[in-house]
Amino acid sequence: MSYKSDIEIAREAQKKPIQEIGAKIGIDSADLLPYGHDKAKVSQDFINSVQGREDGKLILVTAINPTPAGEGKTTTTVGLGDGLNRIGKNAMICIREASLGPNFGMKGGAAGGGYAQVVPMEEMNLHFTGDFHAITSAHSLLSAMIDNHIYWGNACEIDVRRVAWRRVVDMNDRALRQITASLGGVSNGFPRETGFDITVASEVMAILCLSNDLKDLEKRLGDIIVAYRRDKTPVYCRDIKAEGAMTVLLKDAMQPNLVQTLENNPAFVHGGPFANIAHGCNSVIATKTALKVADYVVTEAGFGADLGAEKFMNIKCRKAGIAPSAVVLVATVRAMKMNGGVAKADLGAENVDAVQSGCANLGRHIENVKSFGVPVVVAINHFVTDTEAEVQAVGDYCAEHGVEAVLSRHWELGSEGSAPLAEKVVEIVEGGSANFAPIYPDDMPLFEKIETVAKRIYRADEVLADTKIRNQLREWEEAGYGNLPVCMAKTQYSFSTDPTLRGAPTGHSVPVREVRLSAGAGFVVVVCGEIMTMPGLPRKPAAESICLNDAGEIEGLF
Ligand SMILES: Nc1ncnc2c1ncn2[C@@H]1O[C@H](COP(=O)(O)OP(=O)(O)O)[C@@H](O)[C@H]1O
Ligand SMILES: O=COP(=O)(O)O
Ligand SMILES: [Mg+2]
Repeated sequence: MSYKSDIEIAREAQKKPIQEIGAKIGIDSADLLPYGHDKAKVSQDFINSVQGREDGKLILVTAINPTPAGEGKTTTTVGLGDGLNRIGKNAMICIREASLGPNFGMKGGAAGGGYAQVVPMEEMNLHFTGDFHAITSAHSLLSAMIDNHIYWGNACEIDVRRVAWRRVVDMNDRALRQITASLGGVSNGFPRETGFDITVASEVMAILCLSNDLKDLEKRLGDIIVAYRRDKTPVYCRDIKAEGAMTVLLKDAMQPNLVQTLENNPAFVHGGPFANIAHGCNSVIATKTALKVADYVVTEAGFGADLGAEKFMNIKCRKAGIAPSAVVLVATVRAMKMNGGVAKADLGAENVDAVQSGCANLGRHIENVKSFGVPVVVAINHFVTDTEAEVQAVGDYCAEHGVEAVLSRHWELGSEGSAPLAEKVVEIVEGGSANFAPIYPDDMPLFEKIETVAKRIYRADEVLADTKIRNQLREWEEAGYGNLPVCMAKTQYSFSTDPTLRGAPTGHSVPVREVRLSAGAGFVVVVCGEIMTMPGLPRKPAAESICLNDAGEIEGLF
């Protein structure tokens, strides 16, 4: 049987005017800033007007350690949102915006898939409402102003060897990871080493995703540490006088984007940090607003629960004062096989034994999610290539480990396929057993926080960090940043820092390569193993297959 591509299905969508979608969640058209007929930004006036309301229930969608293609968190988030509406609940979803990097690289888009998508998929996976371009511009303005400040006399006495602020671009470009800027002589300034990260790893992205409003955003931008002096005292963004102009560039980007699912249910799509190199969650302002206008809000956090869910709990929920009532842990037969040692090329062949051994990865994620005090249900995201025996193996594993598993066929059938999952989620949420707590307190020393995540979530034996890194953490504690959470950056393919170590590895160590203080966002980034904050393109980039056909339609986006 042949199946339509995501883009074909998205093109056939019977979209409703965005004003009708807004009306479903009580947003008057006067509070929507339209970007065409099918996208709009939500006004701050509306957001302020709903602050006094009771919150709905929050459901997080996470996953096991994925294959390179991803296991369907976003697809399941959309499917579950549609399923909840199908069974009569007032539900909406909050997901992240897509980065051009994976779109033109390997992973593809971030609008879901099959009959569980948000639309307009093509625009969302390309320029959408311009938020990523605004974030890139604001970041770049600060980069330019730092070197310009140095060029014109360096009144802040920046130690040119200690400029912490890098540059960003929303593309996978390994050639920019480490560069020398300001070459070419006197008129070009003072040469120094720097480099580019991908926009989703920018602290500006994190700040936008963690800010409550424009005032909060501007304050956080001003708090960014851009460099250090020779005496190692910090130079802030506000010392360079950049935060006002950066806020102007981000004025519209700060407002959440409203779109719709294929079944015309509302979706906020806002912010887009990756979960392997950043905190991996959509914006707080979108999630908190959704909780004011819907009884059930389904949101996602990137990659596996060792990354996105951990940071959703320890960073986003802690900072935003929100708490999930349930977690949906997405498992797929193909990812269970990969975690059971099957090579990517062989994932199509039935292999029940590999599924069974790969379920050790699922089991560990289940235990980890429960350690936050939140009930979990496993959603088996059904692929049409799955065999009954393989699906049964996942279900049996869950039953043996005391967790419910629901087969969900939303990719193939839309909300008809996810209704059973929706029913189960409502039962769990209304059961009221959630008692959320982060796994470490604010006042725990920074290195102990890193060890807590590494040992409790990754099941590592130890964290390896040289004296320079330990001293840097202590200096930040002495400077008043000891209460910040940690934002772990590591491979998404393994609990460990070795991407080839699948399943449920033990006896491994977590080597910390670098630590970065995001004083504006309010967390410490801990770069582990070989992870790069500027990904590279694969041997055959998706871009090679993306083009316009004779009818002027985009082909190759997926
Ligand atoms: N059940 C499914 N059957 C077939 N393809 C799927 C299914 N679920 C997701 N996909 C596809 O897999 C890719 C990753 O899905 P996505 O929801 O983006 O995963 P994640 O958010 O976990 O990275 C997308 O191309 C999507 O269309
Ligand atoms: O940050 C990664 O997000 P996905 O897992 O949705 O690709
Ligand atoms: Mg996703």
